[in-house]
Amino acid sequence: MTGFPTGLLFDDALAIVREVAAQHRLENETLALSRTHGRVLAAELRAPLALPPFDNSAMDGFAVRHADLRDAQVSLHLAGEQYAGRAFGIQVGEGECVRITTGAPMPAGADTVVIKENAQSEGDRIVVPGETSFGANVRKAGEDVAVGDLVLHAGQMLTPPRVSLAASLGVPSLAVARKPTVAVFTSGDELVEPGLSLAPGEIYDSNRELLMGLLRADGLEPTAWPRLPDDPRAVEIALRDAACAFDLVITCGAVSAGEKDHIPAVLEQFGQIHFWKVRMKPGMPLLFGSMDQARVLGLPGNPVSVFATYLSLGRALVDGLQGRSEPRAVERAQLVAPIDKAHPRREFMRAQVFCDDHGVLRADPNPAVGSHRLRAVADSNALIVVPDGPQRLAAGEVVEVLRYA
Ligand SMILES: Nc1nc2c(c(=O)[nH]1)N[C@H]1C(S)=C(S)[C@@H](COP(=O)(O)OP(=O)(O)OC[C@H]3O[C@@H](n4cnc5c(N)ncnc54)[C@H](O)[C@@H]3O)O[C@H]1N2
Ligand code: MOO
Repeated sequence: MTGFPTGLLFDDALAIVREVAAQHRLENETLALSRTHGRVLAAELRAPLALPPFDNSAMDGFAVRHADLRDAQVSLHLAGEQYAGRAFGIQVGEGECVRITTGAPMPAGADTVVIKENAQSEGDRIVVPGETSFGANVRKAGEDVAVGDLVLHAGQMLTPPRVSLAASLGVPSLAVARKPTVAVFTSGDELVEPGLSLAPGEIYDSNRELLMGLLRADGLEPTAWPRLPDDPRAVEIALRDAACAFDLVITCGAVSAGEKDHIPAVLEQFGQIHFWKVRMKPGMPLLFGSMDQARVLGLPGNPVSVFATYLSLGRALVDGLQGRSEPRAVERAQLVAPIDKAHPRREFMRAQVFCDDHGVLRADPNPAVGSHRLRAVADSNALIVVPDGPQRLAAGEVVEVLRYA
């Protein structure tokens, strides 16, 4: 098998994933706001109106003319009431005030609000303190957003505040990238569904739950396919079937050098390999290609390899297919203990990340070695990204961390 890059540096693999994803960016769809949460925005949004749309009161109280507040105590005639809702068109004249509630439009003539707690009612007169600053408790039209402001950018993830901002501008729907449909395969004759009994040599399938959970946490609705047996014909039929119906096919296992590792050959014969094998640990045998209408990500079978390759590269593929240009947050933490790495591959090392008493983010590496040791992932909350090349990192050095819990 030749004709494709192999043994790549992690960054080169990431660049290929991003490039292929960009070439297969999914089409847009316009959705009602309530369905856009967690989606990637496909077109910028400019404000069709100002926020606030009109001058309004920030507090419950009385709208007054600041020019009337000449003495320590001022008695004003109560000319009307303006509650939050339609503007009544009240005019506040000299020596007058209007009862007002939070969010109510400022009546014409008034420029300042005296809060209710500082005013006294005396029949149809209201006594207010003169020491109120001009414009107090008034929220000015456009102070948050001006008409025409660029408020949301294409490629941004729609967080609840962003969807809410669109709602506050009266926008009922947004163009977003379609979410990739994903088929998830586990493979191996040794695998058994939890709940069934194990014969000697068999183990329970843990990767399916791992992958389904990771994908769901990223807002996708993956489909779990029946487990693949270690049979090349069955692998071929299932992958070709999925590849013509899904945007993304994710497999785990059967991508390294064993006699039963059929996925690379099937991908090469019926599709195209973009790369195979990345200089990373765990996850070295990672396979990436295309088949029919699908991108195919062949994750190595060891559970920690599945986890690290999905978080570091699989997620970049999912983001890229949706045109997400907003980078995910990069976090850094100080090492609690030294790391001595002799091999040249980039390593993703399990760790507990916490904020210490001085507000410093710290990472305590988990000593577990081996990509079969899933428990150490469950006990940890982050992966430390140990850079390419042999590394001797002292305690206190700053490393990049990928937090997942
Ligand atoms: N001669 C070589 N042997 C191996 C190499 C290599 O380069 N040359 N690479 C090693 C590395 S690194 C990894 S990682 C694994 C990856 O192998 P595969 O992707 O072919 O995966 P399998 O052999 O099918 O499985 C590996 C391991 O993971 C267990 N597994 C698989 N699927 C599941 C699942 N759904 N749930 C739980 N556990 C699963 C499987 O039983 C194996 O123990 O290869 C090394 N070998
Ligand atoms: O690189 Mo493999 O993914 O460690 O066990």
